[in-house]
Amino acid sequence: MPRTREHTLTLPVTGTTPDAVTLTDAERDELIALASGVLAAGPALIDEPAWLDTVRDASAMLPRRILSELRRFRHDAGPDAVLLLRNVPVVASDPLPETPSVPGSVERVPAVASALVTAAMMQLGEVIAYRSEKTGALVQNVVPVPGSENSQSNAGSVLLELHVENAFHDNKPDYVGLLCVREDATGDAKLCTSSIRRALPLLSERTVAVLAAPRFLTEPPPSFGGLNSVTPAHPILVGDLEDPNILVDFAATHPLDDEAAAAMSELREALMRTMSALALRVGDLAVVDNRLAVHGRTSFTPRYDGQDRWLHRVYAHLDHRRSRVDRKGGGAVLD
Ligand SMILES: O=C(O)CCC(=O)C(=O)O
Ligand SMILES: [Fe+2]
Repeated sequence: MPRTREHTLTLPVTGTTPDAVTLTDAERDELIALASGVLAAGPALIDEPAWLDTVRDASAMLPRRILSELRRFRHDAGPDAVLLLRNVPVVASDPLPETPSVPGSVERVPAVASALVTAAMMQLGEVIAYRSEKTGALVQNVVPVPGSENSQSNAGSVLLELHVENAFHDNKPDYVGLLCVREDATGDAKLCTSSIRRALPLLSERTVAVLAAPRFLTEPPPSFGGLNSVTPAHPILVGDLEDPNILVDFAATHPLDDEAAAAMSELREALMRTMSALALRVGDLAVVDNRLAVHGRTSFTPRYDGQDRWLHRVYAHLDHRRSRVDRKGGGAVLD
């Protein structure tokens, strides 16, 4: 199915920021000690099964305040459906390496930042990845890639449309964690998030009814390397219409009729009016509830000089049994 939408508009920026929890210096020290323990005790590579076992044990020892914030967020993601932890250490004392710029970039060798983002996500659920996306690596790099500027994926630098992560997949992640290890020096690149909880009151009753009907199809994103499996027709608003989940990717979801198209436009408008836009700083860990919120990114201009914006991305889901059918061999990687 052709991607017809023009991604030339910039998203309007409202400037609001979801509630943030800023780590204290003492909590940072605790986290560095915890990460150092993982690096000392764990295997040499992140994608060895023993690494998740090591991080799981360590994650139970996160600072108490962080544990309770994560637990509270898991219980109810709140009106913004985003948890922002700030001041997370991303290195101990070593300098940060240059920002990678190769396609499909992932973290293979454990480091402070990859250990901590994984530990935090493990307190929300089970950490997972997708075999067709970035070779199934558990910790993925979100970096701009030369030649992919116009791609509607994490490798691009044009406006990245609001989306539910891997919306096409039966077992999409319940949470997406994005830890900033190097910020965009220009400040132009902003993580945008909008929750259906904020947007719903702006929608007409008729639009809600249309969005709740199976009048939409969703394609896999380009990061899945061209995998060609469009969803069956599905609704965009799922569950109790007083407080529904949202399932849409404005670059990959296609309405099946004109009324459905109009409802999707109204929804995008409402999501943009209630959107938060955040220029992630080093040590910001944004966790998005992928059932209630969509996310995207404003456009920016990479330099490809080793100093570009760099995030680590880790997915988690709540129910490992539910996805067992997609996890051949029982590992963390879904087909
Ligand atoms: O670059 C960003 O801020 C978000 C990119 C994104 O959507 C993702 O990595 O899933
Ligand atoms: Fe995304």
